[in-house]
Amino acid sequence: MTAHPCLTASSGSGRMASSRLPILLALVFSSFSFVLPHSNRVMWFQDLFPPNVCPINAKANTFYGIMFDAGSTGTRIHIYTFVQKSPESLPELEGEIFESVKPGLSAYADQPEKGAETVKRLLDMAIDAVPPHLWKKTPVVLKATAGLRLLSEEKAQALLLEVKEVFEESPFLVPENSVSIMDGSYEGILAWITVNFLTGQLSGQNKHTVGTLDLGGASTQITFLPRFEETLKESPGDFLTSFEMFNSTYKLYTHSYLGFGLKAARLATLGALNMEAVDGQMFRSSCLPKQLEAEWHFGGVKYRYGGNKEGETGFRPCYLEVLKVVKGKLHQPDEIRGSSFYAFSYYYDRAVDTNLIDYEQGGVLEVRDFERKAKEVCDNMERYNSASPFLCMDLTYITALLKEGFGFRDNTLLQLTKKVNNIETSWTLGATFHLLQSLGITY
Ligand SMILES: O=c1[nH]cnc2c1ncn2[C@@H]1O[C@H](COP(=O)(O)OP(=O)(O)O)[C@@H](O)[C@H]1O
Ligand SMILES: [Ca+2]
Repeated sequence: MTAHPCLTASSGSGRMASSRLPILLALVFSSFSFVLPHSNRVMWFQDLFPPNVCPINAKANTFYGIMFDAGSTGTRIHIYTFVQKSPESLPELEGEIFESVKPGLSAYADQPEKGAETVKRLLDMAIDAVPPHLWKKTPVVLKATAGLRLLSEEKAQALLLEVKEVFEESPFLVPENSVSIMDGSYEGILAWITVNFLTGQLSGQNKHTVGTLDLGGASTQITFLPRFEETLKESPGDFLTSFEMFNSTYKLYTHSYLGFGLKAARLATLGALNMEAVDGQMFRSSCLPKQLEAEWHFGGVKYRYGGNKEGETGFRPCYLEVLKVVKGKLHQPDEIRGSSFYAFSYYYDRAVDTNLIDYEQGGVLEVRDFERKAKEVCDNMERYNSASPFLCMDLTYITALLKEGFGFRDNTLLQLTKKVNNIETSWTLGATFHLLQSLGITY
């Protein structure tokens, strides 16, 4: 009996998603989020797919790219599969395997080897996912974001060095500068490339690109393609960047605000951000349940926090507290007031947590929906006490960031998305295109 071609490819770990295969296949694959025992690993799919649709079987024209996102709250691996149908055509994105671990690298600031081990465990998935004969041709890159930007240079470099060693011991292609802290403006641009690529706005004639909002743990990004001359004139010079991708040049408005991610904003609201000695000190806020007293670890530091035992709690006092964190701190481009934006990361997560949107489907919200929900949660904290104690603060911060920070209108539309065509909306896809382009592998 001839072996099923799928048997020549190893598989089974991670979440495989495909942007082009029928939805049914994508659903089957995206539901596989655990590593199967070796003996079972090749068995589960062979009866499901005829040989010609084996989705993870590497054909001669298949190639891969491995991109790590070392975020402030977690480390994630994205293994992308591309197919080049003919030498003349551009390669197409076939699918993605995604997996993540928590906490992020910055939590290992004093144990860099342990931090690198978390990367190694994720990289082992790539060894299973990429066929051995393509290992040497498959680039692996890690880009760290705000978590590492906030560490001391020495601690961040120690972590990056350990990760580099893990890469060099792997069978993959390790390009120069494969492990680095990414510049914040690239984070925004690359996420914008991802979303606009996945929504089909970077190909064809009618390019109606969409702006993107990313709310991470430690930093937040806003990116869009300005349509009005005034935006170009009125924006600070370092908010405008020209970027070349897919044979086009885009002049984008983008900025990454360090310290304005959701978790950093919690610390700022509590008055604990950038504090030298926080050991033992109690930080209180009207955005937290009155009787609460607890501890929280972020970026390798332990914080004690609690509610206003005697004083006020609820939306109004909370909004005033949070306002101090954002008011007058961000540039407000006029042009965005009336536009709609794609929003992901913690915008998405908090909207899911409060049933504003469905986890799988995402959805469209107005800015005022976040405000309505913030009021509901903050003014009824006892009803929400099984959820995170920070839910009121987080929703209030998101409201203040959108309205008072960026200057969006109450009725500005936000398209909340986690995946487009089953591919994660993350800067990592844009970064992989950029990587493959710079290595001369594609585009
Ligand atoms: O691949 C992804 N797809 C969708 N959301 C992601 C992905 N990677 C990270 N996130 C989201 O990013 C947020 C965490 O931000 P992160 O840890 O990247 O902080 P940072 O960007 O400030 O370093 C969470 O809301 C998490 O769900
Ligand atoms: Ca991020």
